[in-house]
Amino acid sequence: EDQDAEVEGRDYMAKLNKEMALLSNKQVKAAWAYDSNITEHNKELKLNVSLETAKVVKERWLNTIRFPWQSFKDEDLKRQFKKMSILGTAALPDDKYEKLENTITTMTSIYAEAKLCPYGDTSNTDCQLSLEPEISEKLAKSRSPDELKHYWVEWRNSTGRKCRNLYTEYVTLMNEAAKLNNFTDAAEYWLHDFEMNDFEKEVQKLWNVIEPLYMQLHAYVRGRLNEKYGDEMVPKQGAIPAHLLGNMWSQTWGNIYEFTVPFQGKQQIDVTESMKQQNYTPLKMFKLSDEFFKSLNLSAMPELFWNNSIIEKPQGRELVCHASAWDFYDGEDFRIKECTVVTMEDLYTVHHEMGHIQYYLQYKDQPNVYKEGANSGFHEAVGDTIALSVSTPKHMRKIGLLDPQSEDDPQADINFLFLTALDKIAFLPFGYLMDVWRWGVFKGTIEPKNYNCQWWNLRWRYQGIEPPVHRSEEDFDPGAKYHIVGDTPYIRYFVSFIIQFQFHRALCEKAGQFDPQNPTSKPLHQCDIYQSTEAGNALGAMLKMGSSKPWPDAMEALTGQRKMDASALMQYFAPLYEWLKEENKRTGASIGWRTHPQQKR
Ligand SMILES: C=C(C[SeH])C(=O)N1CCC[C@H]1C(=O)O
Ligand SMILES: [Zn+2]
Repeated sequence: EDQDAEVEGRDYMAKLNKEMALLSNKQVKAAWAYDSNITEHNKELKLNVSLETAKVVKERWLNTIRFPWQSFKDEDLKRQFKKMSILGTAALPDDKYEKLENTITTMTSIYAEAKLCPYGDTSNTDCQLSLEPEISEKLAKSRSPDELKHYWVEWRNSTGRKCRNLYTEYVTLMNEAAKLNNFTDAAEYWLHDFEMNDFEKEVQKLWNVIEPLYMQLHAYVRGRLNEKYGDEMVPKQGAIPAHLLGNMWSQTWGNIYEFTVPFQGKQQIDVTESMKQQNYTPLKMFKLSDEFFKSLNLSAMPELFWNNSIIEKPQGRELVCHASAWDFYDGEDFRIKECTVVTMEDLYTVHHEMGHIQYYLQYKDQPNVYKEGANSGFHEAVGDTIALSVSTPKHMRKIGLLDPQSEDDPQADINFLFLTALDKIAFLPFGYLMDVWRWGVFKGTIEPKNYNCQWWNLRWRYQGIEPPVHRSEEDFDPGAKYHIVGDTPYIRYFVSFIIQFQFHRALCEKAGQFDPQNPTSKPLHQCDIYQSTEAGNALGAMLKMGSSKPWPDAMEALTGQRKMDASALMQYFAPLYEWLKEENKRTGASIGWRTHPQQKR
């Protein structure tokens, strides 16, 4: 009768996929309504739909697990049942599920609605500054350590500090849900996405490959910060004060390029000014990205995308400004919500989000259960991979954002690699430690009484940064980062920042812009796959798979490799790595930071 069970199982799974698509559509619509307009009414609606959906999903799940799917012959049907047999947080009893949903929504709205008073304004009357765009712009542009410290500290007082107790409750409920899904804890539940039992070891090995390059970049940047801000503010051998790196979380350092650039007086490669001079608008930025995807013979954005997306911050209402891409699971409705500003940084974020939408479009005909990335890192890597081509000076000249200029200027080349490293290399320790901290919290090795101290130990150990003021357990600095309060895993970005270079290398090869037999003949960092249908078709074929196969199969389809491999990233940055080692030797810069973080007074 197993034969009959499999025949029945096939019908059952086909129906279940259709039902889950409708449930997801309903849930995503309610979540979109709330995230794009935070009101009590929309919060209630979102919560009710969530509760209702969870009930139905749990009922279906009880039927799903009754099938003897482990003994099915059809591998694909088995894979669909395997995925569907994990219920997720809906496994919680109704009251606890509601508590968990409420806790996450409350933390997210504290973050989204946080407003700060301007620096130097002691009257504290008009404290209307939001993270996007005002505060992010201060962190990017201010060169006053005091002003930077004000926004850095106040942001943490207005977000993380207010979420500390909510977070502890969130952790308890997440672990309960994980156990109800037969996972040891929520860390194991999150890691299940990568379908490999040595995933944590793998990412640690990848970090070990990259770390020497990061240490050289850190030493060089610290030297330049020391020149600008002096020994007192930036000790030559210490950790870097977190507020001086151009970003609220010190996760990317591109905004301090202007005074850390290796060779002054070269052609400007930060195209923000050109974008403003050429009257770029958010819409033009999105159209530019759409045009690149179409040049690869990939899908154009459908009409509905342009009608339903929110690409500029709407006035007169509260909303979650953190950029996001949405699949409504009906094969037609795909949206981006982004409070876009006209900067080079946001031009890359636009490509990042458009990469998510392109993935949705490519796998829209898969069964609902497969409408996700091969793993979550793949989903984060699509847009960034395209942006690696867009960001080249060669491409920026093609689209008129840079003036025509000779290509072969080795010093300009180092400048470009350095700018890219400020985003891609600087990011890696942050992308790694975010979930090292959370895995510890879920596993219980990081306890609530040490949340903040352990956070800063990791920030110090991996990033070599330290807080500008003393921190205590009254603070909860992880909660100042969207993904922590928003229940969004983060190792996906670390994975993305490694595999996007593997994707880039494979696509450049297909575009005839890279020769693995002679890697320096056409340097990987100068490759631009624009208008290459060979590259586009290969990328599209991999994206169409969704999560229908284990991710090594998708990786192999595009790159010929079955593993994550940092060699592509190291190949891309090789010229910069050599330059940094020489430069740091020339200046006598010490590599690394002192063994004990000096506690700020
Ligand atoms: C742009 C998004 C939405 Se998926 C994002 O959260 N990113 C993109 C890169 C890293 C991470 C962050 O902002 O922290
Ligand atoms: Zn993303």
